[in-house]
Amino acid sequence: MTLRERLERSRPSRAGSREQKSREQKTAKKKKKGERKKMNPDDTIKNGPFTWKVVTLLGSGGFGDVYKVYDEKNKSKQYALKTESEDGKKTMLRLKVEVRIMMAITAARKANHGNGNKHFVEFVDRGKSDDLSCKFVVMSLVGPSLDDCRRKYGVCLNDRSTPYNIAIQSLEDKQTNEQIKSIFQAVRDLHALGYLHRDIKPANFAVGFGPTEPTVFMLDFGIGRSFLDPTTKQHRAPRKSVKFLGTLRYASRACMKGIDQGRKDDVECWIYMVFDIFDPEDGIVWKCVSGRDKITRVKDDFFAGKIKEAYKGVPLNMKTIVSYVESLRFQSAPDYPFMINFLYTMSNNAGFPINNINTGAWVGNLKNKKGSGRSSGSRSDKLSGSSDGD
Ligand SMILES: Nc1ncnc2c1ncn2[C@@H]1O[C@H](COP(=O)(O)OP(=O)(O)OP(=O)(O)O)[C@@H](O)[C@H]1O
Repeated sequence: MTLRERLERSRPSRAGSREQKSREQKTAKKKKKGERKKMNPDDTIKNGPFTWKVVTLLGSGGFGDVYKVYDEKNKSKQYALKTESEDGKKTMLRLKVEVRIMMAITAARKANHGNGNKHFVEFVDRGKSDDLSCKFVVMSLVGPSLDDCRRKYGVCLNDRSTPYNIAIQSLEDKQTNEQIKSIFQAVRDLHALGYLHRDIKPANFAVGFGPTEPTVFMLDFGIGRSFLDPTTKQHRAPRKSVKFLGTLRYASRACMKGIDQGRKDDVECWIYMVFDIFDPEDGIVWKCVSGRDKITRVKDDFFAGKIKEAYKGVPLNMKTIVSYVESLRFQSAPDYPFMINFLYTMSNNAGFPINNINTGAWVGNLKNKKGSGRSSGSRSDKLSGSSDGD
């Protein structure tokens, strides 16, 4: 049954009654408040050659929902369908930006004969649903986010070589094939395509699904931005001031201060994420601090080396990477190989040599998952700001 049919069926037969009116008023009020229509299992969205059928809701973000779906022609392959409500002009930009970046990734993959860029999901379809008043994008399905792995499935991500493995995969992989000159992955891949992510955090990285479980995938390009001038293809000049957007806990100090971001800011957020993975208790000491200014001050202190507690569960050698990132400027191109090799050495020295980065150290843990499933819910790190409309 299509969503339209379902909605038609659920329409009451005796219109005009008082109850009907009050119900309509309530619905209108809810709609005004931004409540969006959701799909149920077996609802479908037709789009060109595809008929996307909902299996379940995977999760909800501030601007839309993500469903597990399959195309009716091939039930064996499942995908993720992400919606974005059409209420509100600015929110619409997020899916548009996301699709633009996915297209850039698809083009880069094609140019590289399908190689590289393995830390990104594949773009499959895009469209619009009038019934749901939303736009949507369909992409390959991945497993739970690193955040969900920890909190819903009870997977210990700070065990032995696992934090090093995640740190490396989320930044860049070691080049393993001489013939592929440029294997760019995750943060570095995205930068190589000319884009910043601007919302690096454990909720925006996920482990793969099924055979790709050992791979870390970067998700959600909704607030990404090109750092290249569209005409000259040179690095853009910094804008004078920028509205906050991102997640308070993981945002870079420049972002917190309304300063335009460069590649160094994604790497700064990546540092916060890595500290959080190494030590979920104390790695990010501003977890209990509220207010943008206060959090910014603690982050400043962290980079000034004044926060010793941050290294309780994080190897002290991370200070080298923190100092290196601190030395970067707005237009700097981060030295990813330096950071990667440093992480490999750190892992080795800690007694957890990584012989094969493609074997996620967490694999198997997910199979003994504690959580009952994946659904929407409040998240302590969900403190996103609004889009700055670029
Ligand atoms: N390709 C995908 N495969 C499987 N799950 C996905 C996929 N993309 C997103 N998800 C999951 O869907 C949920 C919602 O993701 P989404 O990016 O819309 O919102 P969010 O990041 O939680 O919120 P916001 O974008 O408002 O910060 C998350 O649990 C995310 O892990």
